Amino acid sequence: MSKIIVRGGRRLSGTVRIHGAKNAVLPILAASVLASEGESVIADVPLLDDVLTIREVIASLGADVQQGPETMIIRANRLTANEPPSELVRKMRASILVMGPLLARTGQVRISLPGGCAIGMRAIDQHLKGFEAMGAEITLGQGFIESKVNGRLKGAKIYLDVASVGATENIMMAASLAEGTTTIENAAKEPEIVDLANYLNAMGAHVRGAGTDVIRIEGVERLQGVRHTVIPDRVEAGTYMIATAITGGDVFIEGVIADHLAPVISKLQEMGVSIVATDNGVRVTADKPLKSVDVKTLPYPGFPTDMQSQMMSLLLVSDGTSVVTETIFENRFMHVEEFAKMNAQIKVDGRAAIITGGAPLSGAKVCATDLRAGAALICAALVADGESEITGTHHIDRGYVNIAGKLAALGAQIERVDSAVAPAPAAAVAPVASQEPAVVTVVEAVPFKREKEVAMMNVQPTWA
Ligand SMILES: CC(=O)N[C@H]1[C@@H](OP(=O)(O)OP(=O)(O)OC[C@H]2O[C@@H](n3ccc(=O)[nH]c3=O)[C@H](O)[C@@H]2O)O[C@H](CO)[C@@H](O)[C@@H]1O
Ligand SMILES: C=C(OP(=O)(O)O)C(=O)O
Repeated sequence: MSKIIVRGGRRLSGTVRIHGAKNAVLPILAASVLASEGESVIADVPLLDDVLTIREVIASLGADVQQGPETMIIRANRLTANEPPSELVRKMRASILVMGPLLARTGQVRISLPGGCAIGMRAIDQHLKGFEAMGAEITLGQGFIESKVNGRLKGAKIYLDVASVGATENIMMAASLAEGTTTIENAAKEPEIVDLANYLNAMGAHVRGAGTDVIRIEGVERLQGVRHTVIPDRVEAGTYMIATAITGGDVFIEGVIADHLAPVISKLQEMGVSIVATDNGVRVTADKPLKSVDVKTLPYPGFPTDMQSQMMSLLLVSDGTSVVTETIFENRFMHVEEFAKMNAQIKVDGRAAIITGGAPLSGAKVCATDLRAGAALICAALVADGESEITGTHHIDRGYVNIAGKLAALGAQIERVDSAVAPAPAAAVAPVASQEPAVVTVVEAVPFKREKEVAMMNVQPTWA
């Protein structure tokens, strides 16, 4: 079992470079299978576990995928399958994003229900509603979905009941190869949607309005591979902002687009953190006591749910009482119980958590119950008295490249201890031919542990 060990009390300083965004690269790699000509060269690819999983998913469909340092090259000219292996699909939520591209490209798809962090029910009804409106027939089986369409998908007007990021992306990708015009109303507006639209448009698609709540897609007959650089990861950047603020540090966060983090930056400034944006990043300095603030998660441009738990860690060390309201996912307070082991004073009432700041945190053995919970526990451990041990690192590896190494470079006392794993199978993906030594990443040979997460996904929302 791997764990991250942190000794609290060190102030962070220096510069940290932000990787490409997980939530942008996953739909972009899924969209790469839409290209029936040429090759896609995707740059600034963070080599995270989720990215390696989607790489295997698209390779399983017959695409040729080569991987270099922070680059993936995909040739999807000939797809040979439309049923990605369920053991890959069930590893993460984002694997459902190949459904739209496959349906549009091959007219048929069979896919398992996706997995991912147990932060809520995470329905996919809006994805399916969109495909149905475009003429696809959908059959739900025991744990899988089958869908087919006679000929091409047809453009349609689709109103999303919730501004779902994944549904917007899936429908946008499918509509790019559909016959006629598709309109998505109440579309999600996240920067990752805009990045996907830019990639699709470079491939030859006609997507207009991405970043607003109405997106229009005029379908085209074919798309071709192109070069695209992924936007920086706003959640990774936000996490380092919190880590800096919680330690009273002074760190330059390089590569982040400050506009993408406007709500997080506003809240940190309200708390008394100094944030100065420059052309290529933001400087975060925290040199005075922090004030408590209330935070409510909302779709973009509201405060991101993916920053809620990290923000909560900062509120633990602020003066006064704060209320954090989670409106996106009904089970995203699992970190509260873990924070409590560190002496945090938090009460949960439905979808609100009431935090009494200022109680000194003490080091403890805690478990990352999901990806961002893991990051939040690391942040809290950076200021806790004594040593903390954070297990559940497989969650953290889904979204952060070398978080322990990056924090250690900023002065934190942190190390990762990896237990020996069984020899991994040979890489299913060829290394890219380049001057640089190619990185051949092998598929992780760690047992697949999802029983607990699946069970938790079936719980009823507490605030439905
Ligand atoms: C890979 C990726 O990009 N993941 C992000 C994406 O997840 P994801 O795309 O899964 O999130 P959605 O925006 O779809 O989900 C938001 C809410 O809508 C609900 N819903 C969604 C789809 C649907 O068909 N029906 C439905 O009811 C979900 O249960 C959830 O309560 O956006 C989330 C919200 O910003 C982020 O936390 C995730 O990090
Ligand atoms: C919830 C997240 O990701 P996913 O949708 O991939 O589970 C996240 O990035 O915090």
